[in-house]
Amino acid sequence: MTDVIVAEGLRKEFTVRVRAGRLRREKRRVAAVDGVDLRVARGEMLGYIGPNGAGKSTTLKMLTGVLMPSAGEVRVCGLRPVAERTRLALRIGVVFGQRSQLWWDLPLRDSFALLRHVYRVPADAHAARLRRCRSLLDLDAFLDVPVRQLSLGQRMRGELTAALLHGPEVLFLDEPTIGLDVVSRQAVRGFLAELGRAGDTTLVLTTHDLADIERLCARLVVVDHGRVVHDGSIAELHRRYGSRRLLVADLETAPARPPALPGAPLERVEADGHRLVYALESAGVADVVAALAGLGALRDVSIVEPDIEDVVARLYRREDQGCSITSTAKVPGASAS
Ligand SMILES: Nc1ncnc2c1ncn2[C@@H]1O[C@H](COP(=O)(O)OP(=O)(O)OP(=O)(O)O)[C@@H](O)[C@H]1O
Repeated sequence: MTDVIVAEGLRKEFTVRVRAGRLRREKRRVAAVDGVDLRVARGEMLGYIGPNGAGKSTTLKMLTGVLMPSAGEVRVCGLRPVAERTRLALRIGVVFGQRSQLWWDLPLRDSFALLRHVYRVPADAHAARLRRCRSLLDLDAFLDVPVRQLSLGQRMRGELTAALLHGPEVLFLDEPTIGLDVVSRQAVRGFLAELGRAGDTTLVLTTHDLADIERLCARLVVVDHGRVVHDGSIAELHRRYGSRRLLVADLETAPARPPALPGAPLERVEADGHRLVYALESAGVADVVAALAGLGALRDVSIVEPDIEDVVARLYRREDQGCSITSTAKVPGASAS
């Protein structure tokens, strides 16, 4: 498979003013992105996550040619994003929540027609893509409404359509579901999942909503302080950070003392001792259930899969506490200039 995105040692520094004494402020260079290596294969769906200020948007801006890297190499579709920005624009689609590519005073339908001319898309290809978006994103009810009158969810569905009408190879999405109501969020997620299944569009998505990632992305890159701290599947993330499945057993009679089970440490006891929660480390479900059945009647047994929110929160905390070999020092009192 060819890589449509290749970044090596990607770095972006900004000048910020930091307090140096009671009244004095001095300029200092800080790295918002600090040596990111990234390869994304054609058709991949990549989730790019990290805490606030981790460098996600800055990275996306360098990949899309909005910002010039301070150092490192980057190619998207084989092109240098800043130097070949116009050519790149024909091959990528970009949805940045805070910026719009729609004409504010025009109905959505007219923006789509204008974009066909901007990108010089053949009429039949444009019509086919628009038809697909209209049906998958349920656009028809508001196609004739001026963009400024659309709700956030409606506008986001319009933005997605606008980003796809020229048939981009790579779609960059910065927080595509932020602030959307349940219906719009589902429409956007369903649409992106469909796009992923079709397999011809590479998708890079930043989000704080981990349900987006679970639903859409086979691969997850976690960044913090401008560096990649995890690159792999969600299952690998759980393995690496010690997430455990839990076995929850409800018993007719509370045992005097919950049994210690090899390979399944007791996590907690609930419901006045009637509910025992064990972490499944090396023990199998059958062994634990067999051991608990020996205690008396088992009313119910359930398995709780590890929660990605928990593991990511733990990962961010570790980075904050400087546990990771990759975390960098923050500049105290820094403010952007
Ligand atoms: N133009 C700028 N000038 C100075 N500093 C900047 C500039 N743009 C971003 N930064 C800083 O770079 C760091 C990374 O910012 P970035 O917006 O990439 O983070 P992010 O991961 O997208 O955060 P969020 O999740 O809050 O959107 C932050 O500390 C931010 O303050």
